[in-house]
Amino acid sequence: MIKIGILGSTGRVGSLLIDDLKNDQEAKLACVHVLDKIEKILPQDTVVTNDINVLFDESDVIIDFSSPVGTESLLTAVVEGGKRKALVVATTGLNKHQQNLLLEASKLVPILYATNMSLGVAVLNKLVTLAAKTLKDFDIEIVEQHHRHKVDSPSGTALTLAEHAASARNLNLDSVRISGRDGQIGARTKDEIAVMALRGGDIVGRHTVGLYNDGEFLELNHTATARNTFSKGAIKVAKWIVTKDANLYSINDALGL
Ligand SMILES: NC(=O)C1=CN([C@@H]2O[C@H](COP(=O)(O)OP(=O)(O)OC[C@H]3O[C@@H](n4cnc5c(N)ncnc54)[C@H](OP(=O)(O)O)[C@@H]3O)[C@@H](O)[C@H]2O)C=CC1
Ligand SMILES: O=C(O)C1=N[C@H](C(=O)O)C[C@H](O)C1
Repeated sequence: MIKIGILGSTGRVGSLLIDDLKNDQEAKLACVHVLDKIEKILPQDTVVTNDINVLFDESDVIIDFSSPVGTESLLTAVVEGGKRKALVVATTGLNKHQQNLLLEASKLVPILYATNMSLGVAVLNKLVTLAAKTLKDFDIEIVEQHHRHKVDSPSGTALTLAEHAASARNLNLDSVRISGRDGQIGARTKDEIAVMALRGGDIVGRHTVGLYNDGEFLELNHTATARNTFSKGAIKVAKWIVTKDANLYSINDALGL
């Protein structure tokens, strides 16, 4: 049995990981990291800890749905603490320092980083590359919608989609991305890519990439209707990465896309 550890075990997705692992034939919940306390009933032999080192020691692979600071502590344990276990990092909103730490850690352990653990979004990224390349005169605009509790904006998925669109057109996303329009801002420029965020209610996750031209437009949409799409996706890729060598892997590597 593959021993899985969870960082962010009391969270919306972390709790679902615990449920999903209860019925898994190949992997079991070995350890949960909790900041304070956990209300959920756990399998009897699960180790509960607030020590990141114990999380590493008790797990073959760690799945992280926490916060950027949580992810940073995980990666620091690899880079500075000598910990050597496979990681599945799903946390979004990482800053430049945390992204660099991710790269550094991936030279030492296998890491799969994906801003979205669904198969549908993995395919959407490929469709966006194709559409952005082929429909080269079309304006690209991205809208994402999430529940009222989401703290980072725009979503990691929307940024990844925007990266695919920009790189398909040989553009640097940092130079062309805009995140709002208000006032006398002038007409749209050719290369700009807007990434807009809506927040409300219990929306699990909805991403629309629109490509607009005179006389026609194409909108590519993915909607997650259940949050366990992400927990199940993360468990699937955790089983895949546990035997791999140190490197930074994408979800496409794991899904063979
Ligand atoms: N890649 C993907 O497919 C998906 C990614 N996500 C991302 O995953 C992350 C978590 O999402 P969600 O479950 O909704 O968030 P929640 O806020 O519900 O859960 C966050 C969890 O992380 C814990 N946590 C927060 N800070 C730290 C820290 N410094 N160290 C250790 N643990 C910490 C929280 O503990 P406590 O409750 O005690 O504060 C909680 O258990 C977000 O970044 C989100 O964007 C979400 C869905 C899908
Ligand atoms: O916070 C969430 O809920 C989600 N976050 C991820 C993101 O930022 O893209 C993935 C998913 O859309 C849900």
